Amino acid sequence: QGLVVTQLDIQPGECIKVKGKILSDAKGFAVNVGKDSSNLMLHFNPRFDCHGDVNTIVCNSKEDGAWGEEDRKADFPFQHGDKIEICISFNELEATVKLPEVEFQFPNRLGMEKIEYLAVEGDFKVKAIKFH
Ligand SMILES: C=CCO[C@@H]1O[C@H](CO)[C@@H](O[C@@H]2O[C@H](CO)[C@H](O)[C@H](OCc3cn(Cc4cccc(/C=C/CN=C(N)N)c4)nn3)[C@H]2O)[C@H](O)[C@H]1NC(C)=O
Repeated sequence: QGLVVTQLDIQPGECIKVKGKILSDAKGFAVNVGKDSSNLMLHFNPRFDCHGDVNTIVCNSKEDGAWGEEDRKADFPFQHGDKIEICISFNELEATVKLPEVEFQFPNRLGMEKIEYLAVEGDFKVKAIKFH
């Protein structure tokens, strides 16, 4: 089990910065934000090599424990061993994941009005978390 933060109260326009290092033999990692582990606004899941996906970011939502429709992104701006900072923000329409060179959007399917939950899982070592 990776890092889990609950009782957050992140409002639209605010951002969660997760800084850390991708393991050198990473198969995949995930950053989840939402209400709790069963209700996710965004499951942001870069896959180096897992579930049959190679170098693919899979995004999804989860409502009452049920996964939604997957959204596979075209870009894969990650490499094994990278030190990265991911900045997650949202509004009533969509969640945004900002990286230095590129950003990804994912629809706010559940219409969440705040983020209370953050979890980082898999082959990623969290160094710091900042809330702006
Ligand atoms: C083609 C067959 C049917 O279609 C597949 O059906 C699978 C099951 O539904 C989906 O997969 C599921 O997709 C979900 C999103 O939609 C979640 O990602 C879920 O994972 C949840 C989960 C998270 N976590 C923690 C975690 C997260 C990241 C890395 C690790 C560990 C790293 C391992 N490191 C090693 N070993 N060194 C651990 N555990 N489970 C995944 O199982 C596939 O996408 C889907 N593929 C396609 C093309 O459609």
